[in-house]
Amino acid sequence: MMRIGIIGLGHVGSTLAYTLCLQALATELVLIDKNEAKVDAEVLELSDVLCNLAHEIKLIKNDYSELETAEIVVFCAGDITVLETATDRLAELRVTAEIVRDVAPRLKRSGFSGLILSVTNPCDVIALYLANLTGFDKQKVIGSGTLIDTNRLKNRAGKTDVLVIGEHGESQVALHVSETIGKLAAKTGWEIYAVKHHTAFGIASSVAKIITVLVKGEQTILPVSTYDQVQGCYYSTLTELSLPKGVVKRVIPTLTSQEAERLQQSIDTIKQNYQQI
Ligand SMILES: NC(=O)c1ccc[n+]([C@@H]2O[C@H](COP(=O)([O-])OP(=O)(O)OC[C@H]3O[C@@H](n4cnc5c(N)ncnc54)[C@H](O)[C@@H]3O)[C@@H](O)[C@H]2O)c1
Repeated sequence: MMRIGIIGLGHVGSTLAYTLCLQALATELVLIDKNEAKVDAEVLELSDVLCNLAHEIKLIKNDYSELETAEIVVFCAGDITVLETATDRLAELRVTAEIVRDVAPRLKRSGFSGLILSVTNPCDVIALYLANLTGFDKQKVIGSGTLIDTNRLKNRAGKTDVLVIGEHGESQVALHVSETIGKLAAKTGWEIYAVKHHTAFGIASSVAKIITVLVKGEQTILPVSTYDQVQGCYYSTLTELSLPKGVVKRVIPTLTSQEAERLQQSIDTIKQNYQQI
């Protein structure tokens, strides 16, 4: 039995639900969105998907109380249309922080005690805000972080021994590549957004990868956003995860003095952004 909840069934949440169905990563999905009609439509379409699959998955609609027995909840509620008219880079934060204020008490009241995977942007800031407002153990609240940025960098650099740490955002730190390639990779998300007006496949498969590691008990180390007690904020570094513990081990890779300086600047950016809530 593996019950996974998804809060926010927009581009990201619905693509993730589809991915989890195809990969049989859950036996039960609890699907939640403030737009009830959207949940109804997604459940209808996912039911059609399940007819083609050899496994069964129970789909549960819009009921926070059903999260009490969930092992994992993915938080991907938001409003991607904000980016159409954004005048500053914190425009999305104002909207998503408000959504956290709505969702956190509901999640707390549900009795949920599993692991949260937080995707909503700005990813590192929202992960901390969600952890603070729910009061959940920060080892059990994980941001999807720079796994997606690392994948984008692999594709841009044409090699696999690369890594992105720090903020899931402009201040991210690309390792083992030239600064030019690092900057190009960081722009990839915006290039996709400029045409599609959202991104979903890359992040949904990254979250599915994190869930695979958790569900199958793989000891794979991933660049995800986790809490650093000394810095008092979330940012990405190599992290080993497990269920139900959450963070098993965080590892900061060996950095040159210049890379260490850039990582500290990235951490400072995340902290300053948190202060804007
Ligand atoms: N971390 C990453 O790498 C990454 C990648 C892509 C997108 N994102 C972020 O994920 C978020 C979602 O993106 P999207 O394209 O799916 O957005 P979207 O606008 O398509 O969908 C958001 C969904 O959240 C729902 N929602 C809003 N407020 C809610 C609430 N209070 N309770 C329940 N549901 C609520 C909306 O009804 C909508 O269906 C955004 O913040 C986006 O920036 C993060």
